[in-house]
Amino acid sequence: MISIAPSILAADFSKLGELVHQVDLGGANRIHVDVMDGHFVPNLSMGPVVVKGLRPITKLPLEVHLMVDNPSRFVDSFLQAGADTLIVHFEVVSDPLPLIQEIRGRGRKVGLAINPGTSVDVLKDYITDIDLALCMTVWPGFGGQSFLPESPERIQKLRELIEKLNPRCELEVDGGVDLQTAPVCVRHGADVLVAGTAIFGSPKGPKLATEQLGRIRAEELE
Ligand SMILES: O=C(CO)[C@H](O)[C@H](O)COP(=O)(O)O
Ligand SMILES: [Fe+2]
Repeated sequence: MISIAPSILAADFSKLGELVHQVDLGGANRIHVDVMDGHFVPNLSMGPVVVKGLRPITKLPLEVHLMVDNPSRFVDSFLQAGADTLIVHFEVVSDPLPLIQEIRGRGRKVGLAINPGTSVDVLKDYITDIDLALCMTVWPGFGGQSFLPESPERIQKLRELIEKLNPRCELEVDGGVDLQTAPVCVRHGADVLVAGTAIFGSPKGPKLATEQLGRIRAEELE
């Protein structure tokens, strides 16, 4: 089963509630919230107040992609705000296990993300302890970038690792996912597709754009 995770980074924030409602109507499975600190990535985005604001207006799970240098500082505030999943970058944690245990101990899901320059193999020791592995398909920091050509091979390698060690772990892809690249991701083993620009920047509107990504996933599974 493939999941669609619209990234609100590309949304018009003056209409955020209505746009989240639209993607829900279009069949979105979760909402992806990109958190950037201006250190780990050269951009600033949103914090726990956005999660807190969204929590009462949607039943969709809220997953927080933490692109920050020191994720442990923010675990409590995002969980209190109502996040269902926290995704932490492997590059910033010397030992991910305490953080994984803390998040899981509080009844939420945890993901580990890797940048395009990080070997997929680094996740080997942690796959059994996480709910989600996020393969970045662009360099993190900005929406609207092009899908990196080395991504399919990396996705496939990660899928092999997951099948071997923990088939219940989800394989998410993030960055440059659209109607052209989504089928490639699914064919190589992705089961969660994050899409920002392709959904919120679509001239067809976010509901139809989400539906279209959903149809692609169905075709890929036939
Ligand atoms: O983590 C991210 C950027 O660092 C975003 O989730 C990602 O870029 C989604 O945006 P788009 O679909 O526009 O590429
Ligand atoms: Fe993201």
